[in-house]
Amino acid sequence: MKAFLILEDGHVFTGTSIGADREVISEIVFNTSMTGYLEILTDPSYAGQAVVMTYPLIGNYGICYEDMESLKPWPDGYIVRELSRLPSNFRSEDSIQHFLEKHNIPGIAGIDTRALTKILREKGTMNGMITTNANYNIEEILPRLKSYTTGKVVEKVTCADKETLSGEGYKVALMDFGAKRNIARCLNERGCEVTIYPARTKAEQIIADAPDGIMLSNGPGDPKECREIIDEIKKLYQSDIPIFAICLGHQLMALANGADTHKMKYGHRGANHPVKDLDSGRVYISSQNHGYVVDAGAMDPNVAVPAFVNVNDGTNEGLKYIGKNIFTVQFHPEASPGPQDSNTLFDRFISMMEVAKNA
Ligand SMILES: NC(=O)CC[C@H](N)C(=O)O
Repeated sequence: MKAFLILEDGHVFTGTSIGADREVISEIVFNTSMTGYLEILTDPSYAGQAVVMTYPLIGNYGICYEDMESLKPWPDGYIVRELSRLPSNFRSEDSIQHFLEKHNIPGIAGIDTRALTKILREKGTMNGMITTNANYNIEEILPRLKSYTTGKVVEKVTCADKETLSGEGYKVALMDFGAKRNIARCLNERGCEVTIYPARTKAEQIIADAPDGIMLSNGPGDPKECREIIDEIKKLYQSDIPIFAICLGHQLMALANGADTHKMKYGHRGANHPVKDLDSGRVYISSQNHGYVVDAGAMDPNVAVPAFVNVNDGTNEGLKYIGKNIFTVQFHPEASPGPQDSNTLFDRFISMMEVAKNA
């Protein structure tokens, strides 16, 4: 069956329908990772977006449930050059076509994803529609595309109830704004007892549970939509409990401390983004997925200073807070998918908890 991808600027791509046969409007973003399509599909930070994979063949090693980064896939739509017809992998339990159908996610294949990505890169991220209706009325659709916003998506992806993964080491409170599983896994592997809290949990409750450290997770949407969460983070900041934050968590901690964030032209989504650690001068190749960024220049240097910078475009990739046991990063040290260069940041967090405990 034919499918159409209609962009906000009037471009139309014609391809084949994949996944569910359903019309969807979403924000179209591209990811340049060459592997890890399942981790990307199940990363809750993609809620409210449709993902274009720039790698031309997707699905060839099938679906291995163990590799999922959350309970289900989150993108509104999926856009690929070619979907593998015959996955081949001894671990594979499903095909991507069936997986998308099962989770009611529509998509389009057989389009020139390179041309599409060039448009998004030059004009910036845009909204679009995926439809199988050949009689679409572009005049009627374009205003609908222009008015689409992802809205308050954190509440859709956060867990319903608190959950604890046992461990003999430090007690970590993980705020779930749409956390990738590997964050909890990285802490648990280092012996931590990880308690995952729903995003709406009050700071008083977290502090009363007396964790040794607090982890603020990644998550979808515009950080400025998370006003109530930012208010709670202000109280966590005051608590003196060591805090490590990733991606959305990093943006929210910055907003809680008077910084500003803005939407990037086309974001960073891929598995080979170089980030420089300003203390050591070392460059890590990092996994990334974000459309917003902290304006570090506008941050009061008495409150926080840049700790990491993106080597490609100079944007902020991390902050360390002055006089506080707090550091935050825009990239993904938990990887999944992507290189594990910066995995050692979890060890840094463990050391921070150790120092704070023995102080
Ligand atoms: N992965 C994330 O946490 C993304 C943060 C935020 N939603 C952004 O797009 O910038």
